[in-house]
Amino acid sequence: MKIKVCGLKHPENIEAVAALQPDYVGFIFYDKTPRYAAGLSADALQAIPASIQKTGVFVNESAENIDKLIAEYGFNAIQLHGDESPEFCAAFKGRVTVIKAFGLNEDFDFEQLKDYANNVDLFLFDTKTKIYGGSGKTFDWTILDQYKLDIPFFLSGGIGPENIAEVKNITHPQFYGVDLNSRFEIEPGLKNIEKLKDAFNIVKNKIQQMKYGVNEQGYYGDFGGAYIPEMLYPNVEELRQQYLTILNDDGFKAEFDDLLKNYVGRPSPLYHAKRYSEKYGANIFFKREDLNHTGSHKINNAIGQILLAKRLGKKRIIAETGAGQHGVATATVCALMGIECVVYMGEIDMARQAPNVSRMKMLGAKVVPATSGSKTLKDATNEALRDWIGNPVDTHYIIGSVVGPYPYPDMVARFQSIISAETKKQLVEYTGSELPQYVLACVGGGSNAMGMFYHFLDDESVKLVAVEAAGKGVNSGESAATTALGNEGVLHGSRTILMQTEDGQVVEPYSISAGLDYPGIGPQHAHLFKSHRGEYVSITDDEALQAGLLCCQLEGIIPAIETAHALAQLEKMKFEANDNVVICISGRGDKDLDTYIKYFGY
Ligand SMILES: O=C(O)c1ccccc1NCC(=O)[C@H](O)[C@H](O)COP(=O)(O)O
Repeated sequence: MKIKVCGLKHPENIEAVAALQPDYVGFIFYDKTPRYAAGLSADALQAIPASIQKTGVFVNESAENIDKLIAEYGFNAIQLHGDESPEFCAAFKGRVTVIKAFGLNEDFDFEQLKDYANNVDLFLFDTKTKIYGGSGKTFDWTILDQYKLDIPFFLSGGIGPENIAEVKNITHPQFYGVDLNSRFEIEPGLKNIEKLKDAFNIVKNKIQQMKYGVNEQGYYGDFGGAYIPEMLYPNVEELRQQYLTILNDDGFKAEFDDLLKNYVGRPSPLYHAKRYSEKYGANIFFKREDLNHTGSHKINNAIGQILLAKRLGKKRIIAETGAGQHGVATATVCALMGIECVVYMGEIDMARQAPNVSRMKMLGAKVVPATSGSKTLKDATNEALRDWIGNPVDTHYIIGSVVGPYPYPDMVARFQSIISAETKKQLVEYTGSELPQYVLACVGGGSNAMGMFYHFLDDESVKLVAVEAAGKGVNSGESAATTALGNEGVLHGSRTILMQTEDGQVVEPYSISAGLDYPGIGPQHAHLFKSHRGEYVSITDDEALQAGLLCCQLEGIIPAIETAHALAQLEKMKFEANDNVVICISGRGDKDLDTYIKYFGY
């Protein structure tokens, strides 16, 4: 779908709009509009790349003047927005792209367009009003069904941030593009670049480029992509095509924000841990995801994906879970929405996390044990993928981490990015700056870490520390320290770093913490590791459990054992007195009480 931005007149604004790479930009030469571009220096159009069609917009202007302005500004297209005849249009055809505009209402006679068919390149269908254009009003787009000619058309009139996503539902074969004008303005003729940027992302399904973010092909540097069996292609492709449009939809955003606030209890506090700060000689802050409804960060993603699944018309949800937190979060939101839920969980994890299994069952989910391999998270993931292949039409697979084929890693990271978005604002209140010196989080697949890192990725002064599980020791043969032990390969649909044998067989991971017991990391983490943007370290079971106990005793918080890995890393770091350090307290430790109790012999 092409994009035309119309009604520009300020040089700096023209440059900023051109940087968004629309397909057409329009300059209006009509003295009755506040967008009149008279006096605009032709130099202001010099910087516009040749790929963008520079369009002069005229209302019943003389042919001589139009020719003069074409020569002066180097227009490659003209838009005739008045009552110009087919013959008038014909005089320009072949020299420039001729766009003939018409104002439409329910009485519009499409027959009249036949006379123009050979004399124009494009039509532009605007809203019929008393003025000639820039009304900010929409017309009933179903009228377009009456248009049967084969000249492509721009849709125009009142397209704004709140209805831009709807244009993607227009299936008319000649629908060529959208024309954006007054609904994207700060004042007439001055465009709001941020609003336009969002609209471009929706229309082009574009990824907002972040240095460490995903590219259009679904890769983070060397990692990512979608390595999936052919049978999964339709499911993943549907998601790829739809996810950004849905995520950017105002209605979706409002529903997501409302549930995060009123159901999950967000924003989660950023707590200044004073006794930790004293102990470690820096300002230590805990981002309290453990206080979310269901006790971890996982609910952020579960809500996002279920809302998305509903918009995709899915009736059944499947998920995999390791520690049970993602399973509980998914079962919870399915109960809330009245949707069928099946959770796959490794048999060993089911035993380690029995209370969470009971919770899921109480919430109405079916918990299916994965009995192959190590009977842990990776095996549960395999089972879930198998289910999805068998049920492509009605089922949405909610992956709980930033793993899996594109677009999952990006989609999950976006849902979890609320963690760092809030942290930035909260830090300002404590420290006057939104940037800390360090951000720490544990990494299994890496979703709490990616949410915690997300809005700091481009602020390179912020050191990102990702803590993996070393299990019984990195070289003990019982570990999940992926970056220390792994290398590049494909796991669960994406190219990443994973623990594997020389023959490419996945090495069974081990960690006392079910949520970190995963043989790979998400592709974005692999990229952060390889590019040295993040420091990836590992912590043993013993170190984590001791750190968990310390957190209970110093701050009165029983952390999940996953989280305790991140806390344990503090012991190994040296801080300056004024350093601000944020740790993601990804989950609460109730589910791990048995493990803690057995280890410490209470
Ligand atoms: O925008 C104007 O002020 C204008 C005035 C006279 C003729 C054309 C004009 N605009 C050209 C366009 O193509 C507009 O983008 C179109 O009318 C839609 O505008 P809006 O309803 O503001 O989205």
